[in-house]
Amino acid sequence: MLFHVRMDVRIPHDMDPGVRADIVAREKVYAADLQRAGKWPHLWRIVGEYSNISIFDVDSTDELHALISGLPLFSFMDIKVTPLATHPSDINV
Ligand SMILES: O=C(O)C[C@H]1C=CC(=O)O1
Repeated sequence: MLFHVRMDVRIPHDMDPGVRADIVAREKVYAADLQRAGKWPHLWRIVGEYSNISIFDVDSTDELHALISGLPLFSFMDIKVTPLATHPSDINV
């Protein structure tokens, strides 16, 4: 099951720089692990924003929720999930 996920990062400006660096470093490792596992096949930066557009490939909505809520930055992001279905005009399907 494919999901389009938009994440807008909203880290408080007054967060301790060391704490921020630690969370961002852990986020990077977490994201890399999920990409290697094939669960997060696309990760794109939105130009000019501290936001990303991602595609997740998971077995269930429960799995997606578990993966997203496990993000170290989860508490500091606004996240919008859009489920994707096959388009009838897609010649690749
Ligand atoms: O920077 C972001 O877009 C937020 C998040 C997503 C992957 C990652 O490493 O950080």
